Formats: sequence, structure tokens, C-alpha cells
Amino acid sequence: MSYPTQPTASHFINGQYVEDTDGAPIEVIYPATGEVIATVHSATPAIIDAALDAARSAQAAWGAMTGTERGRILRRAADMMRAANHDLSVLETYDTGKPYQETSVVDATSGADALEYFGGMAATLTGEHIPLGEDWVYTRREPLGVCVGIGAWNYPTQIACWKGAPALACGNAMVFKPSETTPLCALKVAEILHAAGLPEGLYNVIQGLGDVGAALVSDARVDKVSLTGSVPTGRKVYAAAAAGIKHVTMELGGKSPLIIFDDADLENAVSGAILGNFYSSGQVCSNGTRVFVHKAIKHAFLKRLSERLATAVIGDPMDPQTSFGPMVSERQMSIVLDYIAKGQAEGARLVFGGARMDREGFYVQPTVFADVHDDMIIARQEIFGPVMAVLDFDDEADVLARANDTEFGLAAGVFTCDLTRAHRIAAGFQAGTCYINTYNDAPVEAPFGGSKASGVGRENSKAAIEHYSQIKSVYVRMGDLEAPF
Ligand SMILES: NC(=O)c1ccc[n+]([C@@H]2O[C@H](COP(=O)([O-])OP(=O)(O)OC[C@H]3O[C@@H](n4cnc5c(N)ncnc54)[C@H](O)[C@@H]3O)[C@@H](O)[C@H]2O)c1
Ligand SMILES: CCCCC=O
Repeated sequence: MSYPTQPTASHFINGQYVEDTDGAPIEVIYPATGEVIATVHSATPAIIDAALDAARSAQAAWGAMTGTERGRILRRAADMMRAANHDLSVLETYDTGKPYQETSVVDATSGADALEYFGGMAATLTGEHIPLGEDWVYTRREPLGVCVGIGAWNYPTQIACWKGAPALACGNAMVFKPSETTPLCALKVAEILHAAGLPEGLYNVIQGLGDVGAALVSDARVDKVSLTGSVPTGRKVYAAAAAGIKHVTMELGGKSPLIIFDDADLENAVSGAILGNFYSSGQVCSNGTRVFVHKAIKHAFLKRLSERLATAVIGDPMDPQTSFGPMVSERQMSIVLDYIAKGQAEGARLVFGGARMDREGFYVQPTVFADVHDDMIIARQEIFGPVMAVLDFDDEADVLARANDTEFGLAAGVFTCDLTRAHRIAAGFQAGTCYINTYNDAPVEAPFGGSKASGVGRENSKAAIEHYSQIKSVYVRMGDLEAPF
């Protein structure tokens, strides 16, 4: 490995790299080869303490700065992140296995967008004046205090920024714990923020597994927890945060529906299904993995989908031509292969792929099952890999009811050329993020998040501000105050 993937130290606390080799080692594995490319150490209680103390001490002065001053630092960090895009993208590719073709245009770019957007918004975060005759109330929008961010492994840089940028813009401090599977890129985010002028202690990164996350969530110094992860983890983290009456954002998993009507533009619909199932090798939370295709176009859809999947360039993620890479880990690969076996055992028809690839690394072929029924395991559980389930339908009301018949509610999409039907279906979806004739766009300007078991709160957009700040009302009396005695 010629690229420097070993970080200076495992943690970033109070503006500098910190090591504590008493913590259990965590090996970082390049998914394309299985090679160990770095080792970090899990945070010990002393490291957890140091990070939370640093955040607590730094927050008050940061919260007292003007929004313009805070925003200037975040916007400078955004520029620095864009300037470092190539190196950050290479590191993200080594960390996750996602093709450089993706990481070079999505990950650090999306992180920089968040820093720029919330940096621009910081100065606009004001309260309001509420007249009450000669008296009045004014409100102050105040920070929450210390926010903990806990990340998943599929978009490590993006997640570190989607949580850090609004938290810092609102005047909070953050302690961020990346996924143990992809610990490298959040350290770079911390480095860049501090190089851009962020005072020390405001964005700390510590490593570890669920036990470190759990210790952070239950700590009395923490005011807010934002998790990106699976629904089972979300249930635990939400419960632990509730015990301390902490604010939460829960960005959790999904099993989202994508409905393709017979009047849809077929080529666009196939594009949507590909983007919503095979981008990042299918490891995207909002993926539309239950693809309901109108019976009249089912054969044409499957034929065109198979033709286009055959053109995927599967291989070395660092090759800019590669458009489909490995699963993030051996564990995730075996989870996905187990689901493929279950799909076959349940009688779904394998139309494309269906196997591990005969090469080093954790590669699973893009896989499509047709004739899937609503009650099959592959149609009900989140797989988080490149496995598309195609289900038939011929009635609008019926397909909408089937699309909503799930505990999840992260995303949903519809392809149709009928304008009124498109909006009727979008209104009927029980999901936080919906798409019409597109799939998986996630611009910083739009709220992103789930309903039902898929989450609480929203990331990105003005909506995120509500989840990283609180309103204080101040009552002001101008005249004398009467009392009953
Ligand atoms: N909604 C979204 O925006 C979004 C985005 C990306 C991924 N996801 C979801 O994330 C999942 C895949 O990621 P994953 O496998 O890393 O998820 P995961 O739930 O296994 O882990 C997520 C994070 O939580 C930590 N964690 C585990 N147990 C914990 C505990 N008890 N207390 C505190 N922290 C704990 C992990 O160490 C990790 O950092 C999928 O379900 C996917 O849909 C959601
Ligand atoms: C579309 C971007 C979603 C990030 C979650 O995995």
C-alpha cells in the first residue's frame, strides 16, 4: 500500500491527534483486497472522558461567538475540503471500498456542501420579537451544548459533516464516533476543521465499537445524540438517550419502495432502479429495494435492466472506470449472500447475478430477483447490499398500500409520466424522503430523514437547525407588576 492510510493517531481531541494503545486494536481492511491498511485503538474510558471534557469546556465560548464568525470558519473548511477532494476521496475509497468514480464526486463533496450551507446559515439563526401590547416576548435560538454523533460505514465523510456542520453552526461542540468499520475519514474532517480555524475542543473524533457509542450516549455531559445506523441500534440508542431526556436525531435503515408505472419513461425508470439499488454496491440507506413494476412493462423492464447491468465495470475501486465495487466487509458480504440464498429458497426468480465474484476482496454480483412476493424475507428485511426485489402490480391503490406495508419509512419513489398520479402517489407514501422520476438525490438544501421506524428528525436544510438548537422565550414587562396579595 503506497498511499498513507495509517492515521497519525486513533483519536482527535482538543485540536490534536491523541493515542492510547490501551484500547483494543481495530484493524481497518481494504474491502477490495482484504488487506489491513491501518490499525486504530478503541477509546478507553480516559479517552472518552478527555473528549467530552474538551467539548464541554470549549462549547460556551463558541456558542457566544457571532454566527458570522462561526460561519466563516465552516465556509473556510468547506473550501479546504474541496481543495483536498482527491486525497479525501482516495482515503474514502480505501476505507469503504466504494469506487473512486463515486467518492470523488459524492463523499467529501457532499461534506463540503454541508459545511458551506450551514456556514452560510450560521449568521441567520435569530429569534423573534412577539409584541404583547406594551410588553413583549423575545426568543433566543440557543445551542444545545455537547452533541454526540455516531456514524455508519457507508458514507463516513458525509455523515461526519452532515452532523458536525449544523451542530457547529448552531454553537454546539461535537464528539463524533465513526463506525468501527470505517474509522479513517472523520479524523480528516476534524483536521480540516481545525486547520480552518475551529477553536480546539469543538470537533473531537474518538474510535470504538458499540460500547464506546453507548458510553457516550449515556454520559451526563451529553445534551444531544445523532445516530446514523440500523433500526436495532437506533432502538437501543433512542432508549438510552431517553433515560437522560436528551435530544435525538435518528437516521436509520429502510426497505423503500420504488413504483414504476406502465407509462414511465423506461430508460429513466431503469436508471432510477440502478441508482436506487446498485450505487455504492447497494449500501445506501434510502435504496428503493422493493421495485414494484407494472405487469404490462415487466418483461421490457427486466430485459433492459439486465442489459444495462451487464455493462457495469466491476473491479479495482481505484480505477476511475470502475463503477461497482466490493461490499464494505467480509461480514457484510456474507449477510448479503445469506439473503440471496433465502431469496432462492423462497422461490424468487433469479434474473441477474446471485453470487460472490471469483476474485480477491468482498465482491458480490449485482443481483436481481423477479416474481418476488410481499411476504418474502427479501421483500421485508433491509439487506444493505446489491439485491433488487422486483414485484408485480397492476392497480394504483393496491400498489400504494403494498408499498406502505412496512415498518420502515425512509424513502420512496415513483416513475410515471402522469403528473397528477405522481403527486397523488408522493402524497400517499409513508416515507420521509420521496422521489418523482428520480432516485437517491440528497442535496443539502432538502430535508433528509425517515418516518416510522426509519427515524426521528431530519438532517440537512433549515430543518436540521431545529434539531441542533433550542428556543428560549424571554418575557419583558414594561409597567408595574400586580400580585394578588
Ligand atoms: N438514514 C440514514 O441516513 C442512514 C444513512 C446511512 C446508513 N444508515 C443505516 O445504517 C445501517 C448500516 O450501518 P451500520 O451497519 O454501521 O449500522 P449499526 O447500527 O450496526 O452501527 C451504527 C453505529 O452505531 C454504533 N453502535 C452500535 N451499537 C451501539 C450502541 N448500543 N450504542 C451506541 N452506538 C452503537 C456502531 O459502532 C456504529 O458506529 C443500515 O441499516 C443503514 O440503512 C442510515
Ligand atoms: C442518498 C444518500 C443517503 C445516505 C445514506 O445512506
